[in-house]
Amino acid sequence: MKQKILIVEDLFVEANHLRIILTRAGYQVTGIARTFEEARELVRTNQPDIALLDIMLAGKKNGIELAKCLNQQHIPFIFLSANSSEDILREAKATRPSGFIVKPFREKDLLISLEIAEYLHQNSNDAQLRKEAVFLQDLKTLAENGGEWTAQLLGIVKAFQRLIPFDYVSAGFFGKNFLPFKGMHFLRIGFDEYQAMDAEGLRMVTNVRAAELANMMAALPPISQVEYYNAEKFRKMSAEIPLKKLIAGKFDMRSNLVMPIANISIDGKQFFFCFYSRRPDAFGEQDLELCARLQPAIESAIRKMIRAASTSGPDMELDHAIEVMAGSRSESPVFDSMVGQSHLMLNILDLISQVAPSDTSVLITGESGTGKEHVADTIHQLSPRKSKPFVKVNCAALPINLIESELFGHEKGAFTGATERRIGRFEQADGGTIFLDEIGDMPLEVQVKLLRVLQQREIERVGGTQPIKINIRVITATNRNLERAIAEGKFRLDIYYRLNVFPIAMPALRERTEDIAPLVHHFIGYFGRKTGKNISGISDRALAMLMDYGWPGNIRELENVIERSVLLAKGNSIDTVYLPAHPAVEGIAKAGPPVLKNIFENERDHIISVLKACEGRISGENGAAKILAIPPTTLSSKMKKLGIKKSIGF
Ligand SMILES: Nc1ncnc2c1ncn2[C@@H]1O[C@H](COP(=O)(O)OP(=O)(O)OP(=O)(O)O)[C@@H](O)[C@H]1O
Repeated sequence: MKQKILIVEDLFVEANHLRIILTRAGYQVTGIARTFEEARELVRTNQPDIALLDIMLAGKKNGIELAKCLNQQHIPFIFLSANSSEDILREAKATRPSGFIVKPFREKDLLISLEIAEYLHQNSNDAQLRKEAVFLQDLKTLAENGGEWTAQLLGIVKAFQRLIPFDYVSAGFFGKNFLPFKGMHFLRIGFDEYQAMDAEGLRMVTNVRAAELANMMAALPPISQVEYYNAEKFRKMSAEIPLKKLIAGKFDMRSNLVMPIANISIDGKQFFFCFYSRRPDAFGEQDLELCARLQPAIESAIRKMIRAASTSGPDMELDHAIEVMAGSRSESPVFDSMVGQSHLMLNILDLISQVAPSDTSVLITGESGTGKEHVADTIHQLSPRKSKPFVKVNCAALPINLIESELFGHEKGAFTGATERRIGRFEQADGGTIFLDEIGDMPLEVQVKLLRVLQQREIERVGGTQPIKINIRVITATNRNLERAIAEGKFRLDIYYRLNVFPIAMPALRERTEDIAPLVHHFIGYFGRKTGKNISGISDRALAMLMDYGWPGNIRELENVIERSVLLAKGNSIDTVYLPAHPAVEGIAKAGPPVLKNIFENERDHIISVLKACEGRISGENGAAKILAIPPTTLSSKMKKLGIKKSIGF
């Protein structure tokens, strides 16, 4: 049965055009609203399944205001918009629409967007319900097990992490005389690791006087309802509340969600959770609803916790004001191979742990070498499919004439040369996960077949006559801008939406420089073991050079640099690092776009840097040819071809 659609559009001609398209496609148009108020009324009376929303409406309130109401009622919506300012678009995006169509649009795109919105809505609802069920179960277990106050608070905080994206949280009663139920602050320092601070700990870390901090605590305004503050709103709010200003400044926080727990207070001070994030737009309307839904369960769990802590003795003080409270990372040993604790990386780990248990398709985007394949592999390892195959296909590397047979297989005699039946990659991945790397390079003809796999989970071998059912999870990756490829007609919008159910955008290494040092140590350990060299560390000077570099090739480039440096290290520490002799050495502007080199420039830079490291020696034990793993004669001819003269002085 086709869905009921509400059109919210103030221009009659456009609204009517939409109505005609939708009715022709078999949808039921339940009404056309020109203003926020009319739309609210039609939502109430007609209960549409989905709404098409123009951002600009007649009257005072716009489509973004309406989107917030629709979110409260779990009605999915698609924005229709002509050119809007960046601020408006950012605001619209924060309401998490199920689609976004820019006017003028093609009829085909509108219909696909509607179909996908329905699919996404169903999928995200299911995923959210699963996460909430896990949270409620965790809460119940915590409350039943009882125990020491700080440990119980940490338990709740950790359970929250799956639902609310935060980097810092204050939890409990704040003010004087709340022992044993004192408020605590938890700074996230690892995937499942928190630095716990009581008031004294926070005072030490922030370096303020005790009296000053006490005044800040006392000046916290009373809070009666759940509220969130993103970006500018957060900046303004925290400028007026000294404690928030202190936390924002010290820990670089940019948004905040405050959740008071109703009916739990001591001396008029309410119990609350105050979540902070380093992302400026981390919180939204959906968090308000989530908090409202969870309130009763949290209230009941905290009552039990208070009761348990009151009977478990007065010794509620932390041994230390600051304590690192590690979670059981063993829950996810697979994450051990994911090095990096920056908030950007922790966010990626959260996304991985959220999506891994389901069969949801994932699209991983990011520059080359940022770890897309590593993430895909980790998702598979953490999924119930982990004992089944993980099949990787690089769509860019497959010859165009073989790609179909490679992916879908072929029957004997399907074409000249097909002497045997061949099982394709999709079938090989049956029961497991297929990882389609460089999906943006998949030819359009093959994309049509992929759509069938995504829609019906079935394939047909080349030359075959019977569809074959397969049970696979699809993870894709690209370092291309797929939106641009769609606009150029090179990538299908319907496939994009199906693959993009759960997007993961990998940050470039230059955006998370705090991860460079841990990665360096990780790779030193790895290559030290591999080469049998006993390298224990890296000099400050060499590390500073690595921190200063722009890393256009991201983690892969760093890995290569460390491999080379380990090989060439003279003692048991790395004192010299061999960075490309390209302008990159002088420093790609850290936040700027990477300098893209062609393959010959890359090869030339690489050879020059190895020659430099070998002080110009080509052959022999310490020569460049040995390190490059090619014969000295090949190296000499490559040098000639690439114009590398020994006279340039190594
Ligand atoms: N978080 C991490 N911790 C440790 N090693 C990592 C991490 N991320 C990536 N790597 C390593 O960096 C290298 C490059 O990663 P990967 O191949 O996953 O990147 P990619 O984005 O898929 O690259 P491309 O776009 O070129 O295919 C790999 O050797 C991988 O093991």
